[in-house]
Amino acid sequence: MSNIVPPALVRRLGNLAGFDTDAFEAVHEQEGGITSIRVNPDKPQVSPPASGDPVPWCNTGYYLSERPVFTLDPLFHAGCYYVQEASSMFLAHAIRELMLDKQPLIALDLCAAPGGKSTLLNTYLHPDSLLIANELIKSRVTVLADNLVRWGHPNTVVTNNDPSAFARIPGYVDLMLVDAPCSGSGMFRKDHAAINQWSEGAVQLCSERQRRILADSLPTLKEGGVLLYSTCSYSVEENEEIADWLCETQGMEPVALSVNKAWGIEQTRSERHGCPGFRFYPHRLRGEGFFLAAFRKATVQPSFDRPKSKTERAVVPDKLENWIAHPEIFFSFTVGDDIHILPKGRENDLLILQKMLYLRNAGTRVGRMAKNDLIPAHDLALSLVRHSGIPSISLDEALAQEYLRKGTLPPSINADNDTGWVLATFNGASLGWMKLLPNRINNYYPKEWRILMVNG
Ligand SMILES: C[S@@+](CC[C@H](N)C(=O)[O-])C[C@H]1O[C@@H](n2cnc3c(N)ncnc32)[C@H](O)[C@@H]1O
Repeated sequence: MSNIVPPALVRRLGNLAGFDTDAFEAVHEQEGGITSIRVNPDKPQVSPPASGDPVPWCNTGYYLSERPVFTLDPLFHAGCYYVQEASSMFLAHAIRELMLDKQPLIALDLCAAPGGKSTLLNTYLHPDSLLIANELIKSRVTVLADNLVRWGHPNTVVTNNDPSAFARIPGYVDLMLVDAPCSGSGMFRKDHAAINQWSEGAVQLCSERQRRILADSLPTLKEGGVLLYSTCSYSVEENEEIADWLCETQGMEPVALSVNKAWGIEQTRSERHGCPGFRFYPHRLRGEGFFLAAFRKATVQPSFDRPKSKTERAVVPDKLENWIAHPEIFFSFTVGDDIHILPKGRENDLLILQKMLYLRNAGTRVGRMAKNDLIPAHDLALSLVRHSGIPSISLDEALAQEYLRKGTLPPSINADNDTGWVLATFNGASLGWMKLLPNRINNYYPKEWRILMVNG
């Protein structure tokens, strides 16, 4: 019997198809975890993936042979990749299988922090989609917003609401991801604290909370819209039983996905409605425990009264044309003194979301005007909409780390004695702003982002 995995969990799983108690326990006894990253295809590419094995179900995912100190890698801070557990990258396969990448959607990631799946959605959804990344817990919204700023997509809104708030906008979203808080058994290999917190009672409580989250928020999914439900739990109560409950009480019908058998993913069927579910067991594949199932809303879903005519928002001011690559495809709005931009066509969506929800961030924060000049926001430095003609200074690794510590940069890197705003870059990726002065360089890396640790 394993000293690591709770016996009560193994007893419950022992009867499930594809489960192998000895192999499951053995894999939990092994030292050393799996490290995987998902690259941002819209930013300069990183060197490690070139040497890493690809994740079979996600074409931007790679296993690394060792775990580098990510904090010291400037490309990590530039949003060139996200460190993500490999099984959860299966979401990319689900998006493609269901052809959710073929047309612009309004997508809601309901339980989004720290942003692993939101950044994946940014990459895999149609580029004109609008992503609403929501997180209930206030202290976790900051990391979510920061990770999405690093990823750089302009068509994203970050909200901080209870799931029930989305019932105020019934029939609004085309796609909903509920990556639900769960008992966390799938993470036992990575998170030993989760083992001590696990109990059959906790599984029950999680299952009840999952139903509450879904019931409270599902009115916002339009008729025919897709729900992707996932957990990092092995428990049937949090997975297949939720699938049956969704069919019985929430008007959802199951949706099948085809997967390559060689990947080692166990396909299950829920007991009462035969809903297909995908179980990831660490003894069967290179990844942690994970579950995903897909559904479509099969019932009539009344919608709310949308604003009738397209609200005209301000065009992007001329002053910004040297800062934004295609100002003509955006509209601008202000939050306090800050100018933000969102793609044109999303004016009404912004209005709806501003009225109904608490917005933590919306679109790309470009900066604020001081007299006639823009003080550029850090968000713009990391954004994919930034103008390619903005001057930059390329830093070597040591200087890039110094920049990320918000340290002092030697005036000698300004060989041409230029003045004004420039990007600090590393291997072609933008890290943030510097302001060149005649004898000095001011480092504008946000102080709350600066790296403090030398080895961690
Ligand atoms: C599994 S994590 C999400 C991970 C995230 N999707 C990712 O891939 O990075 C679940 C999230 O649900 C949030 N949460 C906790 N209780 C919740 C509740 N009652 N309703 C909605 N979300 C909740 C947690 O704060 C946590 O951020």
